[in-house]
Amino acid sequence: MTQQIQRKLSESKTARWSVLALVAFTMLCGYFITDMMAPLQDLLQTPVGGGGLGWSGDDYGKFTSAYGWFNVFFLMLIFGGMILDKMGVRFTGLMATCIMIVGVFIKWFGISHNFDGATVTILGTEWGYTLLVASLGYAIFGVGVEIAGITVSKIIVKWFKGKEMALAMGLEMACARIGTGLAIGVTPLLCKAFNNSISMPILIGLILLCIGLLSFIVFVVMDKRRDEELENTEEEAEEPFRFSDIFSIISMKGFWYVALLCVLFYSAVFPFLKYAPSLMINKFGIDPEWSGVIPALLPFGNILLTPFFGNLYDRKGKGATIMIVGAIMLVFIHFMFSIPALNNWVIALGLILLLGIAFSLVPSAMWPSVPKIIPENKLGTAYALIFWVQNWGLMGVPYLIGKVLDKYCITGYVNEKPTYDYTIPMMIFTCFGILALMIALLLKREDRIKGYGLELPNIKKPEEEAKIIAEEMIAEP
Ligand SMILES: NCCCC[C@H](N)C(=O)NCC(=O)O
Repeated sequence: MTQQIQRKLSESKTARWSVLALVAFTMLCGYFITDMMAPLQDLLQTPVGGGGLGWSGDDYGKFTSAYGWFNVFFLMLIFGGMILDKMGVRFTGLMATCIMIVGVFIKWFGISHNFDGATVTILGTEWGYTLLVASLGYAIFGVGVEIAGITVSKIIVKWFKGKEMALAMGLEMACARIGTGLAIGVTPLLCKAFNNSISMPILIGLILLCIGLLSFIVFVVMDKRRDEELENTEEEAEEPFRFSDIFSIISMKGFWYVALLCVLFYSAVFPFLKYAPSLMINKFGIDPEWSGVIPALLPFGNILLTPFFGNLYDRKGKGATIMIVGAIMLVFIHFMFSIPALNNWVIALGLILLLGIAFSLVPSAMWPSVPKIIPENKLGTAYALIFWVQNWGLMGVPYLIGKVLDKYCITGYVNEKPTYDYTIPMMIFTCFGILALMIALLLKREDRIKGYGLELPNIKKPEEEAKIIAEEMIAEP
């Protein structure tokens, strides 16, 4: 049996790290497109005559919240998780990447046409066709990128379980953050290079995503080979997914603590990033063209730190404590951002760097903790349910901030564009941080009660591994 295990492709270091690089690149492309409109908020709000689209803050909020529409209301993420557990990572990953491509194409089509300024009223709200079509495209894309996210988490568990799992998840997130960093930092420059075109960067994103699809196809070939090798070994045999699994997952307190921590923590980071360039312009007086540079340092900081903390968790444990420290930092950072007198760009720089640390701590410990709470055959569904809860925040919070900005925060107009005071939005983000901290403390308590092992290292010592193999051999006649 030991010989059989050694022959497995998953035992080859080169193979598993190559797999990680392939799927992480696909996610990089996805994250690039997810966040690329953030630094263009100012241009999107510029009147049509001035080269923009004439959107309001509310319009920008609506567009940004479209990301979660189908995931939340049509339960697409939950179906995605079920498809993942039934059909496997290869089919689901390919499906998700194709959905992303279709979504970006529709978004590009919407942004690059003005539909003669026509509008339509939906549920009492007026939508310009450009806004509506672009938002629909973004909503479809949101389904694809979220399903791709849970698929990649399951791929990492499949290839790295009992090995460098948290490090691998950290590295995958680091690649995703490169996508976010490029989106925030480079998109305004691309836009400028193409004569202030908003649609050109989207088209470039679309081409990048097609390369991401090719990368995923190479993974599919490797994964198929690995499964063929394993065909006659009993090691991977697992119970199939059953519909009742959903109920067993949602009846676990530990699951809810992770899901709530996820929605609260991420609601204070990703939606914040969508408004961060505008915060830099309005509070710290930074030139719009460079408004993405300081926020872009956040994801770039994550690139080194997320794998670092992931590796720490793998070797030393302390997962629940790491999440608590990250949540405390988040509260401090957003509270400092909300103080009007602190408006020097150096403070913005320092706080964003600190946020980079907080936003490395929590994800690097939270995602690898899920397999300690949920059995592997239910993991796809569990990640999907967590992402579903999280999507309420990713959808609702940008919408809320857009509304709050237009209703309570306008301080004047420059060139027909509103200027904003960001105190209230930053207080809202601080409240999410406080709630996240409370949930992180409850999760640590639950871990002590249930013994999930969140404070224990992920990497099993060779003696432990040998014990598991010996137990398997005894169990086998
Ligand atoms: N701006 C990208 C949003 C991705 C959300 C996704 N559900 C997620 O949480 N992924 C893990 C991560 O830390 O990026």
